[in-house]
Amino acid sequence: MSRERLYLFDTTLRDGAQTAGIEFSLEDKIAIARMLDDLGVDYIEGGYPGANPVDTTFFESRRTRKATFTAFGMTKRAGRSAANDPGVQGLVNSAADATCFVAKAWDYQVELALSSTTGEHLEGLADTVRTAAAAGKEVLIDLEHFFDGFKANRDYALACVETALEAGARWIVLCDTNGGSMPSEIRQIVGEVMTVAPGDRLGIHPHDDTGQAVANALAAIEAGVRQIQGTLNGLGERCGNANLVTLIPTLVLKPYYADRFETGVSAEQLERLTHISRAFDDRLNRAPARQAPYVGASAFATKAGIHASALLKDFSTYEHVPPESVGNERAIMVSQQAGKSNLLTALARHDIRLEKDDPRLERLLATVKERESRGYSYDGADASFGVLARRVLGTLPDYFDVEHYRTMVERRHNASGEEITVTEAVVKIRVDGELLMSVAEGNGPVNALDSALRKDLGKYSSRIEDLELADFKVRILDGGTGAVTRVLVESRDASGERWVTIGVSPNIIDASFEALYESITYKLLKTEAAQDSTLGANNGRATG
Ligand SMILES: CC(=O)SCCNC(=O)CCNC(=O)[C@H](O)C(C)(C)COP(=O)(O)OP(=O)(O)OC[C@H]1O[C@@H](n2cnc3c(N)ncnc32)[C@H](O)[C@@H]1OP(=O)(O)O
Ligand SMILES: CC(=O)C(=O)O
Repeated sequence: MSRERLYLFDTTLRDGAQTAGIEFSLEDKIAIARMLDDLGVDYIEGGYPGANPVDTTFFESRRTRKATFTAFGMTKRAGRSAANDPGVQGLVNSAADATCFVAKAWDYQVELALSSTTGEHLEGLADTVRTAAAAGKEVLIDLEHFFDGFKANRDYALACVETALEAGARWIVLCDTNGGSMPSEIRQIVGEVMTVAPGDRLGIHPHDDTGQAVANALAAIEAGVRQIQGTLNGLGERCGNANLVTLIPTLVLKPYYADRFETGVSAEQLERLTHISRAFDDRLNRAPARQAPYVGASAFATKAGIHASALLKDFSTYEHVPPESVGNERAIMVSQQAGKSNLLTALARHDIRLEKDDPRLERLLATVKERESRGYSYDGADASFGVLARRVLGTLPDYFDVEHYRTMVERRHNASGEEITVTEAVVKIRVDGELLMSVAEGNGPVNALDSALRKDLGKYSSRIEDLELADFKVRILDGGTGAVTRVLVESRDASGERWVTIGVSPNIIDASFEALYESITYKLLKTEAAQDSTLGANNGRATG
């Protein structure tokens, strides 16, 4: 069966830039356009030339290698021709291959927001499309508020579609601007639009205000549209746009769509999806959503013991697609819900191999469950699990002992009379019988402790030189006077590996110290493995 082409249009750099709290720099835009090009989307809407200096500079040269480089803007303003409208000319004279103009498909909005008439707006739409097409641009029209407009005044909404088509627009994009439409409405209204325009000239731009932007995009495809607009990780105004990171694997991997349609994303490109989604979040300086479909850290994570047991016999028992198809990984977690199957898989991740009937496994499982009942949580702190497992199995090298530590926070006035806070930490450790004392200042007690702990690790110092703290999270469990603090520390090193360790205590400094201590211990285990060529060889000797 020959498949129809579906076109993917990314608007991360335009609608995504309208997300509260997001501000892209020029460097961000260049890097994100590269990611999207690598992913294989067909169109990259880079912003609005003329609206701000970043977007104007971005459109001074072509920023995509393969994707159609698209500029966004509004149709000409009333009272002037498109040829004399600086906004329209800003797009036409930019380095974009295509221009996407927004016009209003709801009569009420034309009258209210533009103080204009539907006749005048249709004329402006046609003039804008013709002007950009005559300048050699591929032209798209975003019909804002299309679905609400269709419900209010069907004839005017359809007239917008017909006018754009006749003027030479390549694509007419039906926008669910307020994001309130239901999939059944999208399917029905697209069906009616198909009486005046073919599906291969129609696109959909759904917003996620009812959490159904992806469902609405799929409903529109099923009804006939052949261009889908969305963003990386669902960024976008208010609740966001259709999430392309969810839509793309659905279109490529699910037989209903894969049998009928092809996209520009190959199987190899799909395998980079998880990396692209997380690299994008890194650039936005935010933690990736663990439960994101397909690409989240929990998307293929199994916590329940009985699930893990079946999963190890056949992965399809608890996975709807193979994690590697989207570049993600299977994770079998260790927790209070775990059984021995989870534990064996988690141990294998640390190159520790035990038989299922090894009595040490029972002891480790009991230790994990007992610690989780006190507030530890190993499913997000795999490095601490590796350290704990070796400790319980008796194979953790005795790198260093902490004899004593102290932190001090002092608020005082400096010589100029300004209020300042000074933080200091002292750590005494013993390495091979030798007592080492370090003192460090920091911008807070945890930072000072971290610096002091790492300042002098004796013969191990060179092995932790590239260790860095990447993130630090504190959670108070059970509020009230008996509260317990859980600290998660994320560390990284020059190899690019990141690992998470945990500390739990009624005292936040103690909990932080434990997590820092385990991070260093994990790093020493890691470097030992590298020195011994494999951690497995090391464990084999130790646990054998
Ligand atoms: C649904 C969407 O997401 S559409 C995308 C919206 N995105 C953005 O607006 C982001 C970038 N926008 C901007 O930076 C600014 O709005 C600019 C630079 C483009 C324009 O700024 P300003 O000139 O100050 O206009 P302002 O932001 O107040 O927008 C209102 C103007 O746009 C006009 N307008 C709005 N939509 C349209 C349209 N589809 N066609 C023609 N004119 C329009 C209004 O009539 C009004 O014109 P007026 O200033 O002559 O009265
Ligand atoms: C154009 C656009 O972003 C919208 O209507 O939602």
